[in-house]
This record gives sequence, structure tokens and C-alpha cells, in this order.
Amino acid sequence: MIDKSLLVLPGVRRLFPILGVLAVFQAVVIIGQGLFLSATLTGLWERKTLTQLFYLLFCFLVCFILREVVSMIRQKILDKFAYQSAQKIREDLLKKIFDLGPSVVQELGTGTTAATVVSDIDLVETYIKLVLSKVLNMMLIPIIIWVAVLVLDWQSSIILLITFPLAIIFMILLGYTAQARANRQYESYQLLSNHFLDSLRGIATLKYFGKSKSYANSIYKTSEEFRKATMETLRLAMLNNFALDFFSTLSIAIIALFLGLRLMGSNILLFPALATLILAPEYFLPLREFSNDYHATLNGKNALVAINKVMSNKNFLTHEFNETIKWSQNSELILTDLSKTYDTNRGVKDINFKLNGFQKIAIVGASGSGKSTLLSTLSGFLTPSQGIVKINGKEHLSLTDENWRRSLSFIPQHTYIFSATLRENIKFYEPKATDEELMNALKLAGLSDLGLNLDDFIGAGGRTLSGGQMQRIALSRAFLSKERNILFLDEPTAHLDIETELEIKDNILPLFENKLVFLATHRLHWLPQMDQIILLEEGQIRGIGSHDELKVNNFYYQKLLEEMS
Ligand SMILES: Nc1ncnc2c1ncn2[C@@H]1O[C@H](COP(=O)(O)OP(=O)(O)OP(=O)(O)O)[C@@H](O)[C@H]1O
Repeated sequence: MIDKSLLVLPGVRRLFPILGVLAVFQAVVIIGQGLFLSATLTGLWERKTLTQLFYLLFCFLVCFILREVVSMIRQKILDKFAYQSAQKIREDLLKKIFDLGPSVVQELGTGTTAATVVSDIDLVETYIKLVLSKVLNMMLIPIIIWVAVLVLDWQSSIILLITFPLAIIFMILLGYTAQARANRQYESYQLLSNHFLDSLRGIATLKYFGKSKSYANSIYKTSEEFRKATMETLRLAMLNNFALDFFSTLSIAIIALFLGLRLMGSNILLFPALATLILAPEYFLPLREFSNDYHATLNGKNALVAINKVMSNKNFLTHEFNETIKWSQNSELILTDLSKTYDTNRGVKDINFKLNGFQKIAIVGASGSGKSTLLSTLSGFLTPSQGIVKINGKEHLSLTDENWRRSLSFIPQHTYIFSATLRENIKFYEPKATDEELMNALKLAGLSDLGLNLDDFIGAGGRTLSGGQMQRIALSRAFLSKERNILFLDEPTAHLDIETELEIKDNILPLFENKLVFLATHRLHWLPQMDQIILLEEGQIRGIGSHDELKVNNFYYQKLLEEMS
């Protein structure tokens, strides 16, 4: 009855006996409360004075207070446990997402990833609280109360015994349907998260194409889908509540009717009749309490499933590199039969090459030929499907290693600017860099005349930068990292106008000195300046050599040059 994924939470097994004891104790005080109240009322019926009945009233009051105290203690324990568990889940989830890298965000969508890390964890926190307290109460309290009713009046206990499973069966049947609706609701919630965030990020593009209105309509439709799915789930949850209320009220009414008839016929005494009548609603209460929050548990369950799905991704970070690599003239890299294919069977296949020392390697090919895939595999963001990478004589199955990543700088097509100061944006490769070094890196990247101070805010909410300026920020990051002499560039100037591109290129070229450089590019003008060119077509190497060599004797290269020019 308790979700298996909750049973693996740290400390949950220690919590069960405590919650179990509290539930049993609460059942005992509920029975005490019912018995003392019935005894008091019976005493009043028998015309006893309040002074005579004082001790009974006092005991009733003690039971009443104890019941509230037990609830309070349980709530406190569960609040603390659920909060700590949610914090732990959030930490683990964030660590996992950072370990898995951009691929998991791409797969889930940015909106869903953000929603999973932020609001799903809150849903799970509520879920833990509700399920652990209410399910255990539902399993223990009715049994103990039923035994008390059996002792008081066996005939009423039979009515209770018959109606309880009926209510449970109904709840399970409705529960299955409600779960299916809740799944739909959760799917539309994920869709809405992605859709909304996507629209926010692409708002400029939508405006340029005059599509913002139609996109607003599409968001409206998605949110309407979500609203409808939520209402359907709520309707079923309400129906569930109604069914339970119906069964429990019917059962109590039947008990009351029979007790009344038997009282009139003097077949039962007032005390057991009253006590049974008072305890009957308490018998159903844990079930009704669970049903009241049923909807919240469905949402929490789905959120936990989504989180566990991310957590179940195989961690592909390896720990093969004991330290960062300082690339030198004597260093060597050999790829043997390396492939990285996606589910679509596209990617790169059977890559073989060997290089050593400081070299500038261009990776060229038509769009979709596998340049980014090869670059991401070499820079350790993708795990190869097969093949071997040998670095300085040591074989590796993958380069997805923190120490390898710490050895390199990466300049992507679109640089991400964090919403932070210029200083923070530049120095994250080299956190210990001095202001003087930062200014020097800015100068080398051609950013010193931008009129920005190191403390000025850039990125979202700060000063807006042009595409060229953003690429210069990426360059200054790379200039600053003196230790990292392996450099990856994925079409760093592809989206810039030709003047800016050539200007930035002048700043980039000095950065290539004394480094191993991999540059994926579509642009012809880079090629004569590179030592070697790896030519890709449909994921396979069609030629390796210098620009001059390939130009003369490689048909594929000649064809590509024609297309590029
Ligand atoms: N995450 C992915 N899942 C499935 N297929 C993918 C994925 N990423 C890339 N591909 C496919 O793999 C092939 C190589 O893609 P890749 O991005 O490496 O090419 P590219 O040469 O860098 O292209 P471009 O020059 O347009 O950036 C393409 O056919 C692409 O559709």
C-alpha cells in the first residue's frame, strides 16, 4: 500500500515503528475518549451529578488532549523527515543533472527540468508527509477500533466489517482511474512547462516572425488542456471522497438504526450502544482522511516517478584520469574505431586518427555530417558507443571525466552569459584570477573598449550584449585559462556577420598558439591556417590532411570547398 520508492528513503525504516506506536496509541486514546464520553452521558441519563461524573469527564478530557498531542508529535516528526528527505532528493537530483550534463536537459526540456527540480520536490515533500502518516493510520487504527466495537457489541462490529472492504474496493477502482487521469494531468503539466519556457526564450524570434499572437494562443490551448486534465482528476478525487462518505455514513446509519431498535426493545444497554455509535465514525475516519488528500498524493507520486526516472539514468562520468592533462609537444592522442551513434543511428562511426603535440585541427563537413558529435565526444560530453581513445599511451573507453574536462576550454556556437557581473562571467574557468589578469584577458579578446567595469551586471536582467560581444566573453574566458591548453571550438563565429567574424578571428588565432585545438567549422577562411583537416561525411571520415594536400587529391574535400565557397 505504501509506494515502494518511499521505502528506500534514508531513515524511513526507522520511522515506521515510531509512527506505528503513535498510531496504536492514538487508537487507544480514541477508544478511551469514546468510552469516557459514553460513560459520562450514561451517568447523566442515570441522573448522576456532575461532581460524581467529574473523574469520567476529566479522563475524557485527558484522552482528548492526548489525541491532539499525538497528532501534533506525528506531524512534527513527519514535517522534519519530509523536509530532510526532500532536501536530500533535491541535492541528489541536481548533482545527477549536473553529472549527466546538457543531454538530460535536452531530453526532458528546460521547462520540465526546472519544474522537476523546483515544484516537483515540493509535491514529493507533501506526498511523503501524507502517505507515511495516513496510510499507516489507515492500516492500524480501524483494526484496533473494530476490536473495541467487537467487545462492546459484536453485531455492530459485523456491519463495520462488511462495509469497510466495500469502501476500500470502491476506492481502489476509482483510484486506478484517478491515477490514469493524474498521469495525463502530469503529462500536460510537463508540456506546459516546456512550452511556456520555450516561448519565453524564443520571444524575440516569435516577434520577428510576427508569430507571438498565434503562439500565445497555443500556450492558451496547452494551459486549457492542463486545466481540463486537473479538473478531471479533481472530479474523480471528489467522487472518491463522495463514495467513501456515502459508505461510511450508510454504515453508521445502519448501526444507529439497529442500536436504536435494540435499545427500544431493551436488547442492549445504553453504555455499549452509545460507545459503539461514537466509535463507528472514528473507525472510518483514517480512510476518509486519506481520501481527502488523495489528489495531492497522486501528484506527489507522479513527481516522484519523474524524479526517479532522471535518477535512474546511468551515471556516465568516469574517474579514469587521476589528474588534469597538461598537453605538451610530446603528448599523443589516438582514436581507434570510435563511434558515437544516437537512437536515430546517426552520429559518427569508425573514427580513426592519430595526432601529437600542439596542432590546429579543423573538423569540416556538411550540416549533419557529425562535427558537433565528434567534438562533444572528444571533449567528454558524450560517451562513445564503441572504440578506444588512447591519450599518452593510456587507453580510455570514454573521455567523460571531470579531470579531462578540467584540462580543456570550450567555445561553443552560442556562448551562455550568466546573469552575474562581468568578473564572475569571465573567471569561472580560473576562479583565482586577479583583476589585472581579467583585464588582460578582456583586452586580448577585444573587449576592453566596451565601457564595462568588472562589477557591471551582464546577462538576463543586466546589460544586454551583442552576439559578437558574447563570443568575446567566451574568448576572454579561454584567454584567462592558461593551464588549459586543449581548446575546442564549435563553430564559434557561425552566427556572426562577416566583419565581426573576421575581427573575432584575429583575436582567436593568438589563442591557438601552443595548444591542441579542435575547431568545427563551416567557414572556408579558417582552413588554410589549420595544420590538419578532418573531413566528415555522413558521420565517417573521408579524408585527413592539410588544406593544400586535400585540395589537390581529395574529391570529397574539393566538393566541399565548392559548396563552402
Ligand atoms: N541528440 C541527438 N539525437 C539523435 N540524433 C542526433 C542527436 N544529435 C545529433 N543527431 C544527429 O546526428 C547527426 C550528426 O549531428 P551533428 O550535430 O553532430 O552534425 P553537425 O555536423 O555538427 O551539424 P551542423 O553543422 O548542422 O551543426 C545528424 O544527422 C543529427 O540529426
